[in-house]
Amino acid sequence: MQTATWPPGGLALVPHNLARDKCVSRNDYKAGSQLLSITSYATTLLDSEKGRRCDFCFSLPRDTTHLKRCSGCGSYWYCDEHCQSAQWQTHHKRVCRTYNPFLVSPEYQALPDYKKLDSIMLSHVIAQLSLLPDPYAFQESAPSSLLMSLIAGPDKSLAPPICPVKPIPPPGLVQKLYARFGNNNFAIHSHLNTIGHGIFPQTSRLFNHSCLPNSAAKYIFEPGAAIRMEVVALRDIAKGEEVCLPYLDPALLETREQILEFSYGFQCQCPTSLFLRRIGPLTDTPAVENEMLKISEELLEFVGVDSTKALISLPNKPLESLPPSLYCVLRESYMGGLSETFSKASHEGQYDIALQSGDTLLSLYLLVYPLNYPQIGMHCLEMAKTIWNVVITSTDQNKGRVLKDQARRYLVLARRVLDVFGPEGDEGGPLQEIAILDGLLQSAKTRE
Ligand SMILES: C[S@@+](CC[C@H](N)C(=O)[O-])C[C@H]1O[C@@H](n2cnc3c(N)ncnc32)[C@H](O)[C@@H]1O
Repeated sequence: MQTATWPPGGLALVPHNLARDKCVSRNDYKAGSQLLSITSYATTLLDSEKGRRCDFCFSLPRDTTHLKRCSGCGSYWYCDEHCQSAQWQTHHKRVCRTYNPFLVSPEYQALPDYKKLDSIMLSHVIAQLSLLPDPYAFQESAPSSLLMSLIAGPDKSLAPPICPVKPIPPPGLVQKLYARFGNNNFAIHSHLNTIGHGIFPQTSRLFNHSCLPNSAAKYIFEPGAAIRMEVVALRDIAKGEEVCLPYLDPALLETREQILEFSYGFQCQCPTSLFLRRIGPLTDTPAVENEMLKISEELLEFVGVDSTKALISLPNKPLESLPPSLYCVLRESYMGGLSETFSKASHEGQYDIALQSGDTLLSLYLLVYPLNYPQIGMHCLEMAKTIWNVVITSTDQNKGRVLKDQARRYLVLARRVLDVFGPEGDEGGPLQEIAILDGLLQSAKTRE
């Protein structure tokens, strides 16, 4: 049984024919509304972030020498005594002594990287449960009991070894928890870059997956506070509508079905998944450069991205209306190739190539991502930055004026999309970059 605040205010859980329950909205929500704000139950930093940011609140200090290292194990870093004490009380006091010997043990060393992360997260959860007033006894209505009530994933593999914790957990508990890990483990990101993983049982219990989601999760780091996840409406959501999150990147058009089946045990029934299943294996992209160019032009025209004209708003073409001649653009290698060409060309100053591949990439994003998906806004910002680089290297005043207008238009679009998602993670980030570039464009205009 849950407390009166469960599910939170504007959300309700109702039965679903395939997924046990689904979360529906009790109200009409506007795009950008916050639907849920919840603190993490357990988190783990990626190895690459260890010693760069606080292990408790994930905040990034201005100077890493300001981080305080645990004097016991020397393997956890904190903003200050407050963060250190919070994590000590939550789980660290149970693993501080055993952590380093465990990390060098052959059984831990033999694990693949993703299982190493699971092993540490599982160790944190077990240590946390060992510190309950009655160790390992789940209290009804507590996040720990919600965690155990989650649907177990289809992966029946053995739980990885965990860092020794006393008192020893009861037999079967680690395995039972691990069965709920694969499909309830969130990648925590800052400006969309993954920096760690976290368990948020309330979010897991509430939201089903859609490859065309109407909401997305973002993360808030506040010095001294546990990491918070906020679920944001990407578009207007009507009262009674199901609220869904993406469990994976919707752009994984060729592999997402397999991943969902393998890791979560279901087939997505969203319109884009039904469409992809109906059209079957995708045709190859042409090997000849001219043919590729034609495909790119056809895609731009179909989606309605015409870089020679003012792009006032972002078109929203349903994937299901794609003509068969363009099915080949849905190959993951096509998006990967475009993305590589765009970043290489903008980096190396081959601006014509960058802008052409960037517009094609934008068309593809608009086709495969739902409305206001942050990746679309990030790409519009990258386009604006690329055009600005052309402006500052150009000596032709007329061309410069046209380009500045074009950059401004991309910035407007970037802001429109990213304002819906709002800021996440570390200070700075895309919204701040938009403000800076906007300032540069304004002052360039006054100089004209
Ligand atoms: C994180 S839980 C979501 C909450 C779940 N509906 C519940 O009642 O606890 C994930 C599990 O829900 C089910 N699920 C989520 N999205 C689904 C979907 N689109 N279609 C079918 N089942 C889904 C799968 O069993 C999946 O492993």
